[in-house]
Amino acid sequence: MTETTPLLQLDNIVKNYGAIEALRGISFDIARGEVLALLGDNGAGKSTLVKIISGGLEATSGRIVFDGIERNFTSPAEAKAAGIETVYQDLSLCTNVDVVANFFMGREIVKRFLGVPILQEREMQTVVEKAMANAGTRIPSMRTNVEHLSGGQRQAIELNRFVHWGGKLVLLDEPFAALGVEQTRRGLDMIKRIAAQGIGVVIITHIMAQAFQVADRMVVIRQGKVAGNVERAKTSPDEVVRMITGESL
Ligand SMILES: Nc1ncnc2c1ncn2[C@@H]1O[C@H](COP(=O)(O)OP(=O)(O)OP(=O)(O)O)[C@@H](O)[C@H]1O
Repeated sequence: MTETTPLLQLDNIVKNYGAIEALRGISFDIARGEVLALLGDNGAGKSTLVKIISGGLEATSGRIVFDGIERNFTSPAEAKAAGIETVYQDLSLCTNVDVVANFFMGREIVKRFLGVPILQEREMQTVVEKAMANAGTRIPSMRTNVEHLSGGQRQAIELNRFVHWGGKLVLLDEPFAALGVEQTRRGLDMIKRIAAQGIGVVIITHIMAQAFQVADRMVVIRQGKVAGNVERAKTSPDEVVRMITGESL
């Protein structure tokens, strides 16, 4: 795989829900290290597309090539194993356990002593502290239950966990809808940092200012089709709004 091979290639993706044609032939690429904003009006097909990319739904037809390999994920677990994950508004953390437990969920470090498996709590905590420090995330104690943390801190844990376990493409569906101004700013910074490591980021947002603040490229979906695919530097919020609404340019 060369560095120039797209991270993800979508080729003519179609999705029908019974008689409803939600996606009518979607094609575009995402490069490594690229932040792509997926924009479109309500019902345009954004969530459907994100679910197809991350294994939550199967396309009716079309081809998905991820990391140079044609893939047909049949579950989110399969996509996750390949390095694709979605972070939804309703976060996927377990709130009644601490940061370390969430970070390692299903991947705990266990050593056997006289045949008895013993969880390596200290070692795990050190790993999490390092990962958080590297990402510039400040959380007072890794032993705090997640229910006591802010929305922004929870999001940071999820993103750090994704990066730590070798994630390659992260999909964020309205990631800042429940966050305040300062937390949103930190979230946007974190997206940029993640992308700088070569990870692909897809962000769905209705807030044009956020899209222009963070994305390298804007893909507009309108009535299940790509209505625009433009570099941020070569477009404007007005032009993107016109693509979303279908007004002539
Ligand atoms: N499970 C479903 N069954 C039937 N139709 C669906 C289903 N999910 C979505 N649709 C339809 O598919 C189309 C695309 O919906 P989708 O949720 O992907 O749009 P969206 O761009 O994410 O919208 P929003 O911004 O409102 O979340 C819409 O016409 C929607 O009504």
